[in-house]
Amino acid sequence: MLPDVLGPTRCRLPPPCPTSRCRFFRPTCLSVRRPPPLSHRSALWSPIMALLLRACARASRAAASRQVSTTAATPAAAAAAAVPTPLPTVSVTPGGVRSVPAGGGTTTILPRPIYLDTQSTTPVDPRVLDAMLPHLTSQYGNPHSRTHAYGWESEAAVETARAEVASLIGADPKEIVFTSGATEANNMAVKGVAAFYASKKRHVVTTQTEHKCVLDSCRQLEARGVEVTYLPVSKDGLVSVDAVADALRPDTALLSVMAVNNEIGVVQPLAELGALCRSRGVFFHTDGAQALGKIPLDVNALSIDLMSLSGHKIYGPKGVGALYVRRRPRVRLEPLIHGGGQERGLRSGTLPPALAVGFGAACAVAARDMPADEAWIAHLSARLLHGLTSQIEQVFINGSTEQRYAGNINISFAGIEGESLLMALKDVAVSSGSACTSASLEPSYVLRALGVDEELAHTSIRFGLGRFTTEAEVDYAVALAVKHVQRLREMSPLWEMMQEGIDIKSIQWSQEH
Ligand SMILES: Cc1ncc(COP(=O)(O)O)c(C=O)c1O
Ligand code: FES
Repeated sequence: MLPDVLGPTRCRLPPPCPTSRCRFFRPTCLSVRRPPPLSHRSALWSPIMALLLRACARASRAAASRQVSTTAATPAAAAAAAVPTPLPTVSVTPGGVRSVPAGGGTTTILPRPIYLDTQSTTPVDPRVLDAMLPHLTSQYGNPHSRTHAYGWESEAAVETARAEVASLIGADPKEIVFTSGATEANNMAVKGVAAFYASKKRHVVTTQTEHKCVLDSCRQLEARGVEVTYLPVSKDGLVSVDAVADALRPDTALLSVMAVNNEIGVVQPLAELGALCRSRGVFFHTDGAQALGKIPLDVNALSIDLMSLSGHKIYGPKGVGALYVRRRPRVRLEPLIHGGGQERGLRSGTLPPALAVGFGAACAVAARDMPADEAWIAHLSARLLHGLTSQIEQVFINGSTEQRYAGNINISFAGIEGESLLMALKDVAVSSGSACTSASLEPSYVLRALGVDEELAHTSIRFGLGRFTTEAEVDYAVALAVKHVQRLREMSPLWEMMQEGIDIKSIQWSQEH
């Protein structure tokens, strides 16, 4: 049984309460005395939205039928029929989505594990949702319509959002191209730059631990005759600046190195790489999806020429992102999508104002909250690490312990079986170091590039902490991991052999036929 760890959670938003849609009831917040209405409290959670919408539809059908019957009934019957049917109270806890019937009692409808997977995506911040709502309701103009006020107001909102995104990375708003996310931005940067400069430069450098969308874009370039160097990383997951310097050639068009790694959280030496590229006349692209709003980023201080960004990794909506493209010295690229010539011809298609506004608001919130977020996440990260390492022996942190973002903790547990561990931790939503391909669990290519043992890669778990993660959630995850790692080790012959000092790698396993 999962505890109701949300409980009297400390609110993580700065005073005064900026929204009526917050589920984090804090003592100082007006929402405590005036709990937000049902629909508001649930607005962030799509499964509950579905439940609510169904409940609303039922309620309005019932109301409609009551209205019909009141016209034909006696005044007393009409008065009785006018009493609204009490709705259940729906609330979200990390333990599950609960519906409390109006008559009392508690029913868990959908069990939901505790969410510690913030690298995969983040919940939309209530302040972001507030900013988006008008653009999903009354302000529905096409931002590219030049002939009426509906278009102008949408365009103004999109331009404000563009400025908010630009401001978070020290860029000019004209250097921001909205995309559908970081995948599109990465494709656009890698393929677009290589295509534009193809007549003079036919070489690209990247690392083996990039996101799949960069690696697959590079594979596409190879199919078109561009040469790509995939640099290895060291045991701590960092690329060597000297190795990059050796790999750059006079015909290198682009270096693409991720800012914060999505699997292990290591931060690459961006300033050194940027300075190196600038001195060698090579464009420097970084995938900043996991870095934006988490670590300070200034495109000028870091000499970044192109940077991919994503909305849903920073408490904004899914389906929106951006590519930063430097104007001075100018970076040219071939567009991926052709059409109406929006986004200065680099990305045709009608912009989604609600998504762009949400992304902009998420950047504005991040700019204000970054110091508070950083302190909170560092505190949770230390609590999680201490909880695990003080109670379980033989746990290994994957990636550099110094050059890292604290909210991404990738840990391997020795002497147990990866699949059993994942099954045991099913009450906590985490990501594992194994990707499910076909019937077998393949260890992650990122951990393999670090030289992590196959067994350890299989038992690696990524704990993702964020703005809304609570201490109680961390404590619950630690307690669960401690309990199950100990239980699995007690049953593991591998662990027994390790305790006896046998080198597991030296064993010749025989196969029965
Ligand atoms: C480092 C990195 N790059 C790119 C992406 C893709 O981002 P999006 O979902 O916005 O396309 C992700 C998300 O998983 C990521 O972590
Ligand atoms: S409780 Fe109101 S903003 Fe968090």
